[in-house]
Amino acid sequence: RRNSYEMCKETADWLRARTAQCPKTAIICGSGLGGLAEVLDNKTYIPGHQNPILVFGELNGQPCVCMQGRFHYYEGYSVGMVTFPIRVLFLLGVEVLIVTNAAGGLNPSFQVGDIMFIRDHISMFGLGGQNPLRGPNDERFGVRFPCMSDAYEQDLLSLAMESVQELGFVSFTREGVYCQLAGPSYETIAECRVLQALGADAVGMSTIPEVIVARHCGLRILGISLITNKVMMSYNSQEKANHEEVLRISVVRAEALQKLVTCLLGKLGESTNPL
Ligand SMILES: O=P(O)(O)O[C@H]1O[C@H](CO)[C@@H](O)[C@H]1O
Ligand code: HPA
Repeated sequence: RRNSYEMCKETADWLRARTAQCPKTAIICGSGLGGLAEVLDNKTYIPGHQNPILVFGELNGQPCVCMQGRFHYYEGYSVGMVTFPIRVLFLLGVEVLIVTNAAGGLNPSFQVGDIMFIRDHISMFGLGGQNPLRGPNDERFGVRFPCMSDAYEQDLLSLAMESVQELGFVSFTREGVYCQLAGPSYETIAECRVLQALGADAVGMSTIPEVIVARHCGLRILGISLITNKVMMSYNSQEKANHEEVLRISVVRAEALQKLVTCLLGKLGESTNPL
């Protein structure tokens, strides 16, 4: 199994031999958000033999590691491979995971360019029986039946909201429920209507398997979706979902997101360092 303890440990040891940095925070950069890694100080780039690239460094004085890109299920990777980096990060000593993505807005009050903190998720995979923790449980990672109702940590969300206020980002910040479909095709209009009726505020093609595996091994999680488009809800709409537009909007908001994460890391440092 790709995300077995032995394979994850081997990769974590391999990484330890290449950097002396010991990050406590990891950031997964969603589509168009890889630039987040560029603002780190004292960077060490570690290209994988496949995508993604790991960038170790410091942000606001705090050691952290950014994953530029991620493995997607729609690319043909197994859920084991999609979640393998999370377990490696855990074995490296990471405690906080900031997971970002580009997502389509289902909530009619959302605007393109909004930042949505993920309050909860709906896993269409999970509901359909495809959970990344399926199979033998390895207690060295976590318990057989992990709780998910508290997957997105309230304390982290509060620190993030403080940062939003200080930065003056309130007008384009939201909270909501993220829903993941397999992709790579975007949703039909009827599918979007179903997802909205189910209580989802945003839809994408990533993140949830990573969050489940991260929660299983006890990481503290903050989820951030960037609303890059509004999904189609009407047959009269002329708009069409396209990835170029998703990337364009991500890049427009990348700087705000960098500032947000930088501010948050400072606060995390203050909250965990003894005075
Ligand atoms: O979730 P991330 O990887 O940020 O990207 C989102 O944007 C892509 C589709 O435009 C898909 O990969 C979807 O999941
Ligand atoms: N649907 C699914 N994934 C996405 C979207 C969307 O509208 N936008 C960005 N990622």
